[in-house]
Amino acid sequence: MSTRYTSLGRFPNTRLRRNRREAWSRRLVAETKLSVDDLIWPVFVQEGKNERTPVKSMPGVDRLTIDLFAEAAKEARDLGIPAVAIFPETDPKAKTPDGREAYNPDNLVCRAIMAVKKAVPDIGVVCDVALDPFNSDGHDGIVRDGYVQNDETLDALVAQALVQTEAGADIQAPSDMMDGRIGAIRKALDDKGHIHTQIMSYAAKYASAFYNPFRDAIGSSGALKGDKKTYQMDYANSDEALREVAFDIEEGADMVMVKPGLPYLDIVRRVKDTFGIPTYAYQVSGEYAMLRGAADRGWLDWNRVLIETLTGFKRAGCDGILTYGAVDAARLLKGL
Ligand SMILES: NCc1[nH]cc(CCC(=O)O)c1CC(=O)O
Ligand SMILES: [Mg+2]
Repeated sequence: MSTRYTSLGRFPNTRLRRNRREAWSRRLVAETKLSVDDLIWPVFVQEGKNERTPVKSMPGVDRLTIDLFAEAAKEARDLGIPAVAIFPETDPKAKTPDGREAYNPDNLVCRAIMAVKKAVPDIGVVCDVALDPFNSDGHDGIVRDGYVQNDETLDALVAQALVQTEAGADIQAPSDMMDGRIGAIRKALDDKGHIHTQIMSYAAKYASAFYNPFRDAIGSSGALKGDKKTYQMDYANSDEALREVAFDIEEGADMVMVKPGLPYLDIVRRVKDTFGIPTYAYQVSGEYAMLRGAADRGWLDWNRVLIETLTGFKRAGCDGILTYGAVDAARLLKGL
């Protein structure tokens, strides 16, 4: 809005509180509408049958075996949630320095994709592309000489994206922050005829302390040596995020993501205003833990902070949000 318009009002002729006085009027002037169509639900999966394991640092979130995941996806679909995102807890014995379990076509992720696509064909399935759940170093790429190797990692990521696509995943979501991975994955998918597979790039992903509960959930915290600052972005930077997004769009990204969410809404706004591409943010594990932890102590009202934060994401320019609160939010939005 230009200052020309903001300076039009004069008290007492203009009273901004007039429009806020009644509930119907507040609805009428609301600029942003959060809907169940805006939600992507990240789910942790584990080996076994008919079992769920609470994630300690994320109260209310359980890791699910594939059978329970398929049932949960059905409920999510029935609530109108458009897509789920799968994150595996890999058996530590299957973790190697090269993370080759990532492109084993029979790995936990691929079996989860097949199960959910069979049980609920009409829900979108998003899969991370990154080596950290499979790599004995807990890093998103291959570590050699104490450095996460970029170009060597690309081959592994391409192989991973291919097995996940062949298992039936709809959206590949590279979260590794290697340079050039979007182009490499797009080309490999196209070469194999997977021209309809979408790519949601974690384009501006910051090296953040808010990912710790996630690393507990997938069992990579113990493995991780050092930090991810040589590939994930420095949270001091914003112009750099626009370069990251620009490159990913040129390389073929269909959608881009900013991550984490709440402390990075300024980045979301710049990305959306600059590129106008479908733009998402991830309300990450630490953001969830912060809100749920406080709510469980009676310090915050979970339902209200959930809807308020998700609406804030939309107001900042998000077309959708990945949130562990997706099911709760969907129920609230449907008045259930
Ligand atoms: N590449 C792995 C990955 N994909 C999504 C998250 C974080 C999600 C969350 O914290 O909820 C991470 C963690 C990391 O980069 O260390
Ligand atoms: Mg990049």
